[in-house]
Amino acid sequence: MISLDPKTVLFMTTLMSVAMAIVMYSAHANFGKEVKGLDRWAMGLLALVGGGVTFMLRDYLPQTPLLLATNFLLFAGLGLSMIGTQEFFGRPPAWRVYWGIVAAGFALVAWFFVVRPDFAARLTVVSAFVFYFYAEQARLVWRYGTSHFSTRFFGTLITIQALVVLVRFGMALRAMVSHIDLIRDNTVTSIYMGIGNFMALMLTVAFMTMATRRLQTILEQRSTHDPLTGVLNRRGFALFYEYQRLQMRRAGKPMTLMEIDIDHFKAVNDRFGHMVGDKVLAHVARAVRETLRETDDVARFGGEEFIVLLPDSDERNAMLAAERIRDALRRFADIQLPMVTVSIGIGCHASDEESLDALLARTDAALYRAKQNGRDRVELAT
Ligand SMILES: Nc1nc2c(ncn2[C@@H]2O[C@H](COP(=O)(O)OP(=O)(O)OP(=O)(O)O)[C@@H](O)[C@H]2O)c(=O)[nH]1
Repeated sequence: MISLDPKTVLFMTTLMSVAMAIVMYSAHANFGKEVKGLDRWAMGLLALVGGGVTFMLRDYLPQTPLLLATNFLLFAGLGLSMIGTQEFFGRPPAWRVYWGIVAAGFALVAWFFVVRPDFAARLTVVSAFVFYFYAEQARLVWRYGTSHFSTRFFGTLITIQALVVLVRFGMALRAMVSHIDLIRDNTVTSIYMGIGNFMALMLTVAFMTMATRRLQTILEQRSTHDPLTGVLNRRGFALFYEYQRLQMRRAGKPMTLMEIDIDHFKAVNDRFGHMVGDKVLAHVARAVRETLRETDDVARFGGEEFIVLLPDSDERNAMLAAERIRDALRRFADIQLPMVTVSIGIGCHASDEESLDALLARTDAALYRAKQNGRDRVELAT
């Protein structure tokens, strides 16, 4: 039978928490801009480490100030992880609630320690506020989290932790009301602290897993999308095209390309500057995307030209879509931005054998004709 000394367990989990805090800080330094909340979690963990240290020192130094410090650091640390999770999910951090709980929790604990010593009352206060910190995070995960394993893992752990604390709160409250003397065994408290610290450590690992997953999604998105307009880039388009080509071929359905070029865009840049030019590009991309069907997609390979892929569409459908785009640009006119028109070339895959490059070349020729014939118009590839 393995016998674990609670003090050693507490000591080890405290040490591991320091290591985890370093991991979190370095993750924050590397991708803190993309994934929020990691720095709060790291700070929170360090506060819990501080709490573990003050708790361990209580046998050697004056107890009261050390236990008060332990409770303060516990509130501060767990509260910071709540703030971190709020930031992670893009919610406004509840600093007022945070400071309210830290101050009120500390004041009540101090009262039941110094003025009217009552262990059960102290435990009630601590578990009530700690429960709030965990429950709020559980709410956020289930409400705003994705359905990925990492989110579910974190969500499940934090929910279990919230329930454990709730049970402890219930027991402490009962003891407080009926004046039952709870066992104030140092070993029991140490075990509880050890398990609590271990859970905090596990939650940190789970939060890191969630953060890594978030980063992976962001990087994937970046490698396939154009940062200025948010539409697909060349790589993203190639993947989308390959997938749709297979689907349409199997189903024997047509597929059409549209090449959209903003008219006299150089003049927009020259007159209003590059910044306004960029905004016009983003505006046109948005207008095009909003006009299309769910199954269509837009890409920007660079410059002021967009490529649209319309699966399950022939030239006639594409023609209608192109007119809708021209119309949308007139209707969505943004008063902050100069009005622009577009020229559009349309090309439908002539046969199963035709390559993307060949289709692009034909569509490009159609676009060139649209420009030659006066711009702000649509031409079909021959
Ligand atoms: N603001 C901005 N301008 C860009 C970007 N990429 C390309 N451009 C500009 O787009 C302009 C394209 O000009 P041209 O190819 O001469 O075509 P145009 O002025 O639109 O004229 P037509 O296409 O013939 O109607 C150039 O001035 C490029 O500098 C970009 O990312 N941002």
